[in-house]
Amino acid sequence: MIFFLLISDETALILIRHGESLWNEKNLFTGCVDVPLTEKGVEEAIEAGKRISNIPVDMIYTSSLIRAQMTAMLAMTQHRRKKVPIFMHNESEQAKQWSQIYSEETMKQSIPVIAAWQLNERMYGELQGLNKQETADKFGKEQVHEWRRSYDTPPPNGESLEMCAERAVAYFKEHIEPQLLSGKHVMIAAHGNSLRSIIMYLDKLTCQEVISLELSTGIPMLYIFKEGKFIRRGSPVGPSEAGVYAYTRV
Ligand SMILES: O=C(O)[C@@H](CO)OP(=O)(O)O
Repeated sequence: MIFFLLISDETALILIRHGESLWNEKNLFTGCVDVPLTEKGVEEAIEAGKRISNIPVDMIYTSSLIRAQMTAMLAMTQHRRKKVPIFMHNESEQAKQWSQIYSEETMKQSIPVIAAWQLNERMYGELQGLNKQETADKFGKEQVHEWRRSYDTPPPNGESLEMCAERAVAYFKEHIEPQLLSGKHVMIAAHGNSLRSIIMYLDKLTCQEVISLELSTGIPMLYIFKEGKFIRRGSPVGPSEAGVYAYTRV
C-alpha cells in the first residue's frame, strides 16, 4: 500500500469545499442555510476522497452545515487507511459522556471529527434564497460581484469576507494550527467563502488578490505544514499524484 510521502516534521492540511448542493444547482445564494448535496455533489465528494485516499488524516474539521459534513464523510469512505470518522459531541457534559469510547484499540482506528460553526459559509444576509442571476439583473452585475467577492463589502445584513475571516481564521489559528504543530494531519471540509478567507491567510493574499480567488466544489487542496509555514501543493489529481490547482489566483 503506497502512502503519500511526508518527512517527519511535515504535516498535511487538506482543504475541501463541499460538493455541489441543491442550491448550487438552482443558482441560489445559500450562505448559512443548511442545504444538502445533489447526486452530483455526492459523486464529487467520492471523487475527492479518491484523490486524497493515500494522504494521512488524523483529525477532521467540518462546518456545522450538512453539505460540508456529507462531503467529509463521503470522501472518507474512499480512504485507504479505513479508519472510522467519528463526530465528537462536546456540546454538553452528558453528550460527551454518552458518546465515550472505552477501547484504546478502537480509538486508534478512529478519526475525531469536529464540527465548528465558525467554519460555516459566510452569512449571506438578505440574499439567502435569492437567485444569483435575478439578483444581478435587479441590482446590477457590478454590485452583486462586489457583494460576492470583495473583501470588505457585506451583502445587505450579511457578512463580508472580512467578517467571515474574523471567525473562520481565528478558529483556524486557535484550534487547527496547534494540531498541525503537534504533528497531526488535518482535513477541513467547509465552504467557498470560509475557505477563501483561510486560503487568504495561508497564502498571504492581499484584499485585492482574494477577489479573483475562486474555489471549485468538491476539489481537495493540499498544503504541507513545515517549520511553521504552509506550502501549497495544489490538488492531488489521483491517489499517487499532486498537481492540478483547485483554484485560480489571477
Ligand atoms: O451561495 C453561497 O453561499 C456562495 C457559495 O455557493 O455563493 P458565492 O458563489 O457567491 O460565494
